[in-house]
Amino acid sequence: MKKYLTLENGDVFVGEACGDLAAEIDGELVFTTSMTGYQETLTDPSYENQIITFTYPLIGNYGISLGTNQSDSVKAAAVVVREMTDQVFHYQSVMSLDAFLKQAKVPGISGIDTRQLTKIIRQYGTMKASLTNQPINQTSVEAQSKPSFVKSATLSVTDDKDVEHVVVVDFGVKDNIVKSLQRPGVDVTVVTPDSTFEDIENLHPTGILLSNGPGDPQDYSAFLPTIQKLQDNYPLMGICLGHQLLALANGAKTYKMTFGHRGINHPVKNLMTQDVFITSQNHGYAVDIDSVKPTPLEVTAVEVNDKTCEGLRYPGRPIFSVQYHPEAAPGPHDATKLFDDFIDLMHVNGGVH
Ligand SMILES: NC(=O)CC[C@H](N)C(=O)O
Repeated sequence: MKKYLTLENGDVFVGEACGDLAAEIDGELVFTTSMTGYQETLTDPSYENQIITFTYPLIGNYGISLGTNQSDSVKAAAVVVREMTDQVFHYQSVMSLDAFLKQAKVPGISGIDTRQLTKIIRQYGTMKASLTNQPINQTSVEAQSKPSFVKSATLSVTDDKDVEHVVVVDFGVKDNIVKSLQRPGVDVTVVTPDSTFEDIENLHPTGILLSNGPGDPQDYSAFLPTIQKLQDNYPLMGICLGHQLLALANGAKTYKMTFGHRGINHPVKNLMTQDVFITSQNHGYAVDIDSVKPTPLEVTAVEVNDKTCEGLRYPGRPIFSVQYHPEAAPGPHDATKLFDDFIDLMHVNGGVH
């Protein structure tokens, strides 16, 4: 069965339908260069409303395994691949990627020249696109990743004074961020982003983590006053969207990048130590590095290739953020130490019980 991928600039790609055959979808067309980790990528809530092109030419060969999802279901809108195989070779695999997409009612298109498509996205930038069963003249919809503020349950609450207690503000958190924090002596509570400062204060946190999430950080302006109060009272760590929101809450600016960073081998230079490490990334917006200067924040890291802002800290306070994903799901583990650093900061700070 044929499927049509129509881009905002008028280009049309014709391929074979995979995943949910009937479904038609509009979304924001992006590409990721990750060679592995398709299951984590597809279930990462940051990809909501996005059509993901995998530049790696063969996707699906190790299947789908239990415990690998980063949220309760597939969050990406659709999948574009060169080849999707259902010949699965992995002892933990429980189903093929195609079956996984069908179950989630998410459509895909295969047989696409993803190298050519990626070159177009790199030149024109991230675009709207439609995936349809019949040819169409042009994409008609306003398709942009928007925050949806999914409600999440509070996972655990403690009031033990010997235990650090991280409250994660969930803008679309990946499971591996929560797992990366969980360890003996640390409790984690996940709260919805519409929680007030008082709601969070009542949980007696010793630290706050602002999570990753979908869409344009400027759409989250309603949360900035809460972040301002949180940063005055608690150690704080921001990841990806959380990093962008920390910047906005302190008066810096964000902007939409031409085609973003999505992949698992983005080199980042720590400006304090000059160390370079390889990171997992998934973002289409960035903090304007020049806008940080007049704020109380300081830039701590940059992407080596394009020199965009990758890290911030608040000198004199136990507050820092990173644009990349230290929880590495998928991706290299170079930066997982940041979770230890955050917990150490809470120990040193003594929290605010
Ligand atoms: N992974 C994320 O948190 C992404 C943040 C934001 N939605 C962006 O695309 O820049």
